[in-house]
Amino acid sequence: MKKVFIDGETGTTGLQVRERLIHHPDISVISIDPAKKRDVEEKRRLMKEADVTVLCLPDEAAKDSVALAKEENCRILDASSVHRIADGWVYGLPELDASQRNKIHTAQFVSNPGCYPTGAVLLLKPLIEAGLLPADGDYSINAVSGYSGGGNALIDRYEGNDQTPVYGAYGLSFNHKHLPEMKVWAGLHKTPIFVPSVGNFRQGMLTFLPIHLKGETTMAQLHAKLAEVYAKDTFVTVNDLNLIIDNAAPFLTPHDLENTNQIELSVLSEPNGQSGVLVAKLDNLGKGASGAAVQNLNIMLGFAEDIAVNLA
Ligand SMILES: NC(=O)C1=CN([C@@H]2O[C@H](COP(=O)(O)OP(=O)(O)OC[C@H]3O[C@@H](n4cnc5c(N)ncnc54)[C@H](OP(=O)(O)O)[C@@H]3O)[C@@H](O)[C@H]2O)C=CC1
Ligand SMILES: CC(=O)N[C@@H](CCC(=O)OP(=O)(O)O)C(=O)O
Repeated sequence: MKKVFIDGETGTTGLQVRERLIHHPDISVISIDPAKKRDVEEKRRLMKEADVTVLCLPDEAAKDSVALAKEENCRILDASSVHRIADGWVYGLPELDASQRNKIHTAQFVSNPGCYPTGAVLLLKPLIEAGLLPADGDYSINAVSGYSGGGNALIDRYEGNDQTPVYGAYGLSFNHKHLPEMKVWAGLHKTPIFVPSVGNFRQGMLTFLPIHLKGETTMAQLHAKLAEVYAKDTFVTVNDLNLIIDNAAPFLTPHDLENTNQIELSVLSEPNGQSGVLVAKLDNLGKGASGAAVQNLNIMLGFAEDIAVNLA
């Protein structure tokens, strides 16, 4: 039995990692006394006891815990956004390419991807690598997230008595913390324009990438490449070209994947075949956070990657 310590177990991401791991046959969670959750020496003791510590903390607190882990030579899976392009860290997106799972398995420090980059990178990277989309292109990414993406603070606003928008765009000073991660891991030369938004629903996410092709390339070719690349990935579904699978079709909603570790990719083509939109749908707390974290833990610890990744 392997042991996992979740630093930040009472937060949105931490709670969902814990709820998943309760059903894991080969991992037991070692918990910190809630009264000592900020006690450095208690954290140190648990980190030393654990095979892997998962950080589900705000960025500044994650930095402190990583400093502690370095002192004790412990393994870390960090769900914060601090280390996603940092030297010495492996990016915890197993589907990134054929070598990524092995890198995650052997790494001391793994960084769990951000929810928005998960969709954008899985859509863009293989198409750029195949030469079907230009690495130096001008990309725009629009996305909508459930309010749980903002952690306990935003959940409290939406579920409390505050006035909250049914829909609100943000990131409008173009410095969202996910931009560097999207640029690096998708292989873009230029920073994309990214307009995230939040809606009055708890979980779910859609990420849209408008595409204008040049030359001979068609949307059908983009679709065929994505279907080929992710054919063997358990958690990535590529819908048929122009197909919207949704309980609310013809609307495309952020829903249906809640509490799962699945991501659904769609290629929607205009009749001319040369323009359209790429779409990723996922649960921001599932494949966008806690599901992905459990998938990474499984890979780090040598278990089948699909154990306990969905909420029971
Ligand atoms: N929500 C999401 O969809 C996603 C979040 N993430 C990342 O996961 C991390 C956690 O986010 P999220 O779960 O949303 O945030 P929450 O605010 O919901 O949870 C953070 C938790 O950390 C606790 N905490 C704060 N400081 C410390 C500390 N020094 N030691 C121990 N515990 C501490 C908080 O306790 P208290 O409430 O008492 O302050 C709280 O329970 C963030 O870095 C975020 O970027 C990643 C992917 C998606
Ligand atoms: C709705 C909302 O506020 N979302 C968060 C992203 C949440 C997430 O998954 O990103 P991290 O892992 O980087 O925290 C935001 O835009 O900052």
